[in-house]
Amino acid sequence: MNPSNLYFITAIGTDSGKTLISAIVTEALQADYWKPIQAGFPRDTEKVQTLVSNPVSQFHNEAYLLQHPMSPHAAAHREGVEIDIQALVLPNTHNTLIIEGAGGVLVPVSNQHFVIDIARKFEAEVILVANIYLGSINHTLLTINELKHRNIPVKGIIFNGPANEDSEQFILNYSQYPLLLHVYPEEQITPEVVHSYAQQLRKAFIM
Ligand SMILES: Nc1ncnc2c1ncn2[C@@H]1O[C@H](COP(=O)(O)OP(=O)(O)OP(=O)(O)O)[C@@H](O)[C@H]1O
Ligand SMILES: C[C@H](N)[C@H](N)CCCCCC(=O)O
Ligand SMILES: [Mg+2]
Repeated sequence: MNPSNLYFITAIGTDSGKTLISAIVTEALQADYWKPIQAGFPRDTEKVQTLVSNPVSQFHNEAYLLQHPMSPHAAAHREGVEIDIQALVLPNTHNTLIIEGAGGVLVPVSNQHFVIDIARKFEAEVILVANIYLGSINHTLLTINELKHRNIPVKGIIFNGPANEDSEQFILNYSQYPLLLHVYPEEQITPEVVHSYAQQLRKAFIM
């Protein structure tokens, strides 16, 4: 049984808001969620589960659950684990599946593969989380160049951070990727906040 649609959530780095935005996309599409490679605790899957309120979404177990909060290739090495992207199998679901990466696109999972190779293997469409800070244009364009170089299909960009018209316009013009949503700095991250953004995002998917 294969998922009906596959979206891969990646970002320009770690701590970018991928888990928050995975929860928003999961809620918007009443999709299932999967974090194939988790390095360190708490588990992103637990965070997403607490933030998603629809009755349909299922949350699938990680393929690799590593203890060390570091690059997956390093955590795996320390724990005597060999991460094999080729051996990864999609969770058993007919539903749309949201797959969350780890860190940015060129995070190594082994000496042979990077996180972005997971999106390529499953032919998932990427949703790129682009933070807004001084220096993020460079980080975002480096990520965009890598996605284009690898011919990875991109559904669109979700900005995460304060409004910055200059950065946003340059990035959208350069990439020609659609803008799906802008998530602003929130005092608190709650299921209600997630649901509100999810309702906005649904419009972008319906259009
Ligand atoms: N727009 C926002 N407003 C408030 N807090 C945010 C926002 N975006 C992210 N955060 C917070 O920043 C922290 C890092 O976000 P998150 O865990 O989603 O990053 P990540 O990209 O999933 O990291 P990883 O690469 O480890 O998976 C979390 O505490 C999250 O709640
Ligand atoms: C441990 C952390 N929360 C992420 N899951 C993994 C981030 C790896 C970053 C590697 C790097 O770019 O230096
Ligand atoms: Mg995360």
